Amino acid sequence: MRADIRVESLTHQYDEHVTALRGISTTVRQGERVAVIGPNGAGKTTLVQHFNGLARPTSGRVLVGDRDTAEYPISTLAAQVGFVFQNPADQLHARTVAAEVRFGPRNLGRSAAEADAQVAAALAATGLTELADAHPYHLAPAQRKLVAIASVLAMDTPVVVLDEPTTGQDAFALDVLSAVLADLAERGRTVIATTHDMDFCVENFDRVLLLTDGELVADGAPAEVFTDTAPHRLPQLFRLAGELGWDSRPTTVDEFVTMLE
Ligand SMILES: Nc1ncnc2c1ncn2[C@@H]1O[C@H](COP(=O)(O)OP(=O)(O)OP(=O)(O)O)[C@@H](O)[C@H]1O
Repeated sequence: MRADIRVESLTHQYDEHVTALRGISTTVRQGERVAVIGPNGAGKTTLVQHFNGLARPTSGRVLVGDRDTAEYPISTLAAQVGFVFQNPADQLHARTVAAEVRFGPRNLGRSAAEADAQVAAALAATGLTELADAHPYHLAPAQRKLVAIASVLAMDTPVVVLDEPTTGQDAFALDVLSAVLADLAERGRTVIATTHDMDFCVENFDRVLLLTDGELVADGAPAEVFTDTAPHRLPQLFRLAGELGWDSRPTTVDEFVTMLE
């Protein structure tokens, strides 16, 4: 099923003093890879929490496919939109890695055999197969984050949202994460991630939404959003290309090397 996400004039007010989103409108089409960036408190987490009902509009609408999220519980929306929390402690609850990863597919009504296959695939994709019997809380923080990612992958949702997936990750886990995102894209899944890591952003995403103070101030390809006059830090590859006087902007190291030759 296609699960385009349509955001229409979305406003979110936490209380009378805090308006986190101010009239956001945008559409994310099935299969897109979208990064949401912006300064602390810009509203990134609040925006993506609307995609599976973790946050509800104060005004405006969010539709996933033909469903208005305001009319469905999180349990229904979760079958369409998997959500990896910024802090694994908000998500993990089981006593073993395998049980944790199995919870999602079983909860969605998959058979035991289907769930077993999805757990095996998710553990393999995140490099956790050997740790299937470990307790999630005995793992290193980077591995715990991978467990949180695996438990969403196992649900095999058309859309996967990751809130700050690079925070606290080591180089190995970042490579695993990039491979997971590439595989999701190859299988036509939508991938949306909030991030402060501009290098991760250009290397893994085709489209960037820039939020500032609850407003969507830029929406385009990385080369359009990361201009030399942009207020945020530029990705290293873009800075290097700029210093070399190049007009185009490589988004991966491979592209950079090819352009050097
Ligand atoms: N549960 C809450 N109650 C009240 N205000 C909140 C709550 N959650 C977030 N806010 C406020 O809403 C605004 C947007 O927060 P949000 O976490 O969405 O921003 P963000 O861009 O994800 O920030 P960060 O990069 O720091 O994670 C901020 O002013 C924040 O303090």
